[in-house]
Amino acid sequence: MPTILGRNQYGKAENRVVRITRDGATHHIKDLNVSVALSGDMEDVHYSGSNANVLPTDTTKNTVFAFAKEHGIESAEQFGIHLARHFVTSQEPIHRARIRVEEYAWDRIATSPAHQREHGEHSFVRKGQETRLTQVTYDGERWEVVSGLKDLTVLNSTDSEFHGFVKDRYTTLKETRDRFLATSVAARWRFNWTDDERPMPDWETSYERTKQHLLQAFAETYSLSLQQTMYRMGAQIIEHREEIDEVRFSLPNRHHFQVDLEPFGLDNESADGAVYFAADRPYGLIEATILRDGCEALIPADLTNL
Ligand SMILES: O=c1[nH]c(=O)c2[nH]c(=O)[nH]c2[nH]1
Repeated sequence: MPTILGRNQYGKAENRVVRITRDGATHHIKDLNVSVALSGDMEDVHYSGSNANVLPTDTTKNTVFAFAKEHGIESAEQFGIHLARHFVTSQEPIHRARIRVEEYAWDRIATSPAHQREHGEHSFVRKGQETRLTQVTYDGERWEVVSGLKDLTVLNSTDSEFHGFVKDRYTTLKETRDRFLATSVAARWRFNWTDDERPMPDWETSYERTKQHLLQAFAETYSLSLQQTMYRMGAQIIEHREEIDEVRFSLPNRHHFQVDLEPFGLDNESADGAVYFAADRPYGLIEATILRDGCEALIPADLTNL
């Protein structure tokens, strides 16, 4: 044979697994991206196509989700060690398992003490936060300042429902009274400061407060749709920041699906300790401009133009 098989490995990459533990109304989150790579006696599958030694990559994916449910996620290291040991010790042909884990860290969104008492704590903002943006235009007379942010990732692990929607022959989505609501916020807001005669807003304070209003509205809105939450985020900014007349949002609905672990004899129905699959695409994309009454919409509808 003129060729031989060199080093090889296989498995399911980037399993996006999220586990929520409920401590009363206070939720704790573990959010991992787990990649499995196995190697061992895999000559046959490459040379002849015999799958006799091949544990399907699909099974490695299921194992990641089932282990998250059954054993929990104490740390990325502990989870990786547990998985690697399982693959090597349970499958004779597999001699080596490499588990890579990326862990995404989340901070809690601070809500008011009253909201905390009534609703607990289940709102998070991803660490390693947003990119702040601005666009300044000047024609010698008038200024237009549009600022904003992108990649501000937020998540509510409850207090979100979605039901009562239109159903046609292609609708399969089930109504839900308790779901995750997660999005990566892209927003632009337009300042009403346009001429040098008027004092400029304090840009730094304005940014921090605007972001705070946006986060607080996300955390404190009991959501019946992402559209409703988005509107509240915009309205809270307009209501509290007199220097801003217009806010435009582009919000991907980052779907989290409760994984069906029934085939492995695991009950993943109850919300406590539930394991979710964080889907990356396709995603719902919810966009709108929220305006001060009587003002004109000037931010381009396509945010990527900015
Ligand atoms: O908040 C939502 N808004 C929608 O318009 C929608 N559509 C969908 O399938 N899920 C959701 N969720």
